[in-house]
Order: sequence, then structure tokens, then C-alpha cells
Amino acid sequence: MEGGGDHGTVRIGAANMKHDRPFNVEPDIASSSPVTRQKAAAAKQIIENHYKNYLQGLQDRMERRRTLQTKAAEAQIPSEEQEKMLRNLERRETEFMRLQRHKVGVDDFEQLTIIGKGAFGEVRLCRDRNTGEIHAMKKLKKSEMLSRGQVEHVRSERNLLVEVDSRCIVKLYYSFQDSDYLYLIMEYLPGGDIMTLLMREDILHEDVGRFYIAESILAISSIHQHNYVHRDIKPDNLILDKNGHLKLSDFGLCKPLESKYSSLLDDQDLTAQEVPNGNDSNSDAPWSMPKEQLQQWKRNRRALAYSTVGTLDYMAPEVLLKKGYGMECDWWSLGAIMYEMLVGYPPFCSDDPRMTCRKIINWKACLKFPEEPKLSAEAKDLICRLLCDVESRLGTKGGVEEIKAHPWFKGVQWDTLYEMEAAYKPTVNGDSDTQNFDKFDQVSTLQSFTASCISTPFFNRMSSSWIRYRNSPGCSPAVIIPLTDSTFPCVFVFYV
Ligand SMILES: Nc1ncnc2c1ncn2[C@@H]1O[C@H](COP(=O)(O)OP(=O)(O)OP(=O)(O)O)[C@@H](O)[C@H]1O
Repeated sequence: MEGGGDHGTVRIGAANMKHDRPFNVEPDIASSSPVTRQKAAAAKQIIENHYKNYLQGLQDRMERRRTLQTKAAEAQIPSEEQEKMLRNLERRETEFMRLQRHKVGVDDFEQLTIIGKGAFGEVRLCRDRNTGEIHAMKKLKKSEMLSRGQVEHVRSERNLLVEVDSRCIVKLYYSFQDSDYLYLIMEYLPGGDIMTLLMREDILHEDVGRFYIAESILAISSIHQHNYVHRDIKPDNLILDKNGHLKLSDFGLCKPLESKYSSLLDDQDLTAQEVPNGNDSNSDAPWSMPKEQLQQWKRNRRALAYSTVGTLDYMAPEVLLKKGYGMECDWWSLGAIMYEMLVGYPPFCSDDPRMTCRKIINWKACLKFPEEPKLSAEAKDLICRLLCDVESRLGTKGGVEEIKAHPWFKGVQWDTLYEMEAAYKPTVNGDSDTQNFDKFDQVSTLQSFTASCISTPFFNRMSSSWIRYRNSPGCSPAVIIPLTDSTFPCVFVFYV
């Protein structure tokens, strides 16, 4: 059978030889029973989808090749080296296709402990039934993704993970789907995320902070080299391997900013009287928050990370303001994380997200350093040169090298950082140890998954038109649920 030009028209070899012209099967189908017609329509859909995916895959693959070629040419990499990079990409693409053809599915993995939750799903430890290897399985509910137009972003995440072969980026082994879920099978990083480290340690010594900021720079720059902007760099996306080296995760799911923060961002709000006004008092500074409130913020941050609302503490002002933005926005986020590592909380933290938002936008007035803990002059300078206008931000004009050359990094051996002993070595007993992750209710909440459990004064203060509460068994004591309209505060950032 050869494919004909039009849908529904097929050219059939021997049976059609007499006429030697396309044999239109439509009249037969039209006279057939409704069940047959349904089956034919379903078959047509399956074939069309198959070829659509196949062609899309080919296109993506060619696009990745072209991007790599352009990047390599721009970076003036010698042609021999370019050839090697392209061969390497082809090898990984082929390997990935081979694995895809194996039709790996969820049944190939034994699902173990839940280790994380995010905006659209959960992350679990899993064991490959064939090899016995332990991996991390990210499981995303399709209906949630579809209803919020997020499927393309999962594709981005999967593409990026295949394309960027870097020791600073979490590795992707398989991606597949069943009728309800999308799955990403990734390497398991048992050291826990930087958020957990910060919650445990409160503040990091400058040497430890320097190590993790330096590794974050290498990770961020490796995705920038492939023309990706993360937009959502935050401590829970920086995960440690068993030796304490850092890898960046979570690339694909875009939390659409427009819907997430629209209620926080109308112009009137930004000029409202509570906007921090640049006087010299420290009344807006996080450390002037009552101690109990600050503790509450710390207790809430994990729950916030699991929610569909997410956090905007690390987000650059140009992203919040929906101005044009580029890779520099990731360097802002890094500045906010560095501040938190050395000071103990993010620079614009507040128990009210509206205030955080305003503080970020009014960063000139609101970026302040406490008396204690005392930061070195170089550390302060670097933070100030990352948390500033795009035009003067380090990395904007001179790229990553400009950041690496800052005096705070004096003595850092950039080329051998990942071979060095890490600044902090997590305790990890065996491949499937999950002690560095929070303990979760092990019953999957994905069935009725909308958001995570949060019950705090923090949310009581949020606009009631934005979220509301609902008691829910197994999700005590409260669950944030979305409004049914477009203001649903769904979250997640990544854009190509
Ligand atoms: N490969 C991994 N190895 C170990 N832990 C992981 C891995 N991937 C994710 N996690 C854990 O699961 C948490 C949630 O993962 P991730 O951020 O990818 O999920 P998400 O659904 O994309 O969440 P978000 O709401 O942050 O966008 C992480 O903060 C981390 O603690």
C-alpha cells in the first residue's frame, strides 16, 4: 500500500491496478456502520499522530544540530572539534532513539519513595526492573499540563536534557507517557537540594557559598551555551549528587508568569502606598521582620516550593515586569541565591508575596545588607553587581567570563571544580538513600492533584480573589486550589 496525497485516499497495489489511479475509499467508509467509521477515524488519528510526532522529532533533531553548529561557529571552535561535537550529538540522539524504540514504559520501573513535589506532579525514586539501577522518576499529570498548555514545555525540558550533555545538568535516561501521565526518568541525585541544605545550615560560610555559586555558574552557563534561559533558578532546582557536587534540574515546565503574577503586577499596585520608598530606614528589610515571622517564612518555604504558587523570591524584575528579558535574568536569580546563602534569607523576602514583588521591582531602595552576619566587601560587591539593572549587570555584556573574573572568585579553579572535593559532603548510605529529602505522605496526591498543602498566615494575607482554601483529607490542613478562571496561579518557568 502506498500513501496517497489526500487524507482518506489510499492507493492500493494489485486491487487497484485496473484503474491505475487513486482509489478513493471514502464512499465505502460512508456506507459502513458507525462503529467502523469510528474505528477508521481512530486509526487515521493514530497514523496522523505517529507521522506528526515522527516529523516533529526529525525537525527537533535537525534544529538541535543547527543550533549546535551555529553556537560552535560563533564560539570559533576549530572545525575538527566541531565535527567531534556533532558526532557526539548524533551518537546521543541515536542512543536516545534506540531507547525510545524499546518502548520503555512505567511497568519497567518499580516505584519507590516520593522525594519531591512540584507544580504539576511528583518526583519519586524508582528502580529499573531490568538493570536494578536506581533513578528519579518525574511524573506529571497530563490533564493538568494540557489544561494549562504546558505540554510544549515538557518537550522543551526533554529536548534540553538530551541536548545538553553536561555534568552540571541532571541526566535524562528515558521519557515516555501513558494515558494519564508524562514521565521523565532521570539520574537520582541523593544529596538533596540546596533549599534543604539552606534550611539545615541557615547560612553558609563564604568558602562553601563560593563553591556552590561557582558550580551554579558553570551549570547556568552550560544551558546558556545552548541558547536556553532557565528563568526559574532557585535553591530547590539546584540538587547535589552523592559527592556534594551541584546539578541544575527542572527545565521544561513553564509557569506562565502572566497568569501567575497578574494580580500582583498591575501598575496601580506598583505605585500603591505600601511600595517601599527608598528612605534609609531598614523597615522593609527582611531582618526587621519579627523573629517569629521570619521563622514562619522559613517553615513555609518548603510548602511553598511544593505548591502551584511557587516562589518569586529569586525572579528578576524584568521577568516580573514582563519586559523583554534574556539570559541575564538567570544571573539575577543567582545573586538572590548568593545573598540567601550568606545572609540566611533572600534579599526581598517578605511574608506577603505582593510585597516581595514590589521589593524586587524597587530593588534600588530595598536591597540592603544586615549588620550581622558580616559579608566580605567582595561578596557584597558581587551581589550588588548581580542584583541590578540589566545594563549594568555582570554577565550582560561580558558573558559568564565577566562573572568568573570577579574578585570574590579569586583562586577558584574553574576547570577542575567538578573534580575537586565538594565543599559539603552529604551523608548518603547507598544508592536508594533518601535521607536528604523531606518525608512525604507516600500516597500519591496526583489523582486529585491541584496543589500542595499550605496553611499559614502568609496565605491568609494573600488576595482572596487569588486563592482560596479547601480542607482536604490527606492534605491537611489546607489545600490551595485554583480559581476556575484564567487567574489560576499556576506556576513554573522555563522558556526557550
Ligand atoms: N533527579 C533528581 N534527583 C533527586 N531529587 C530530585 C531530582 N529531581 C527533582 N528532585 C527533587 O524533587 C523536587 C521537585 O522537582 P522539580 O523541581 O523538578 O519538580 P517540578 O514539578 O518541576 O517542581 P517546581 O514546582 O519547582 O517547578 C526538587 O526540588 C528536588 O528536591
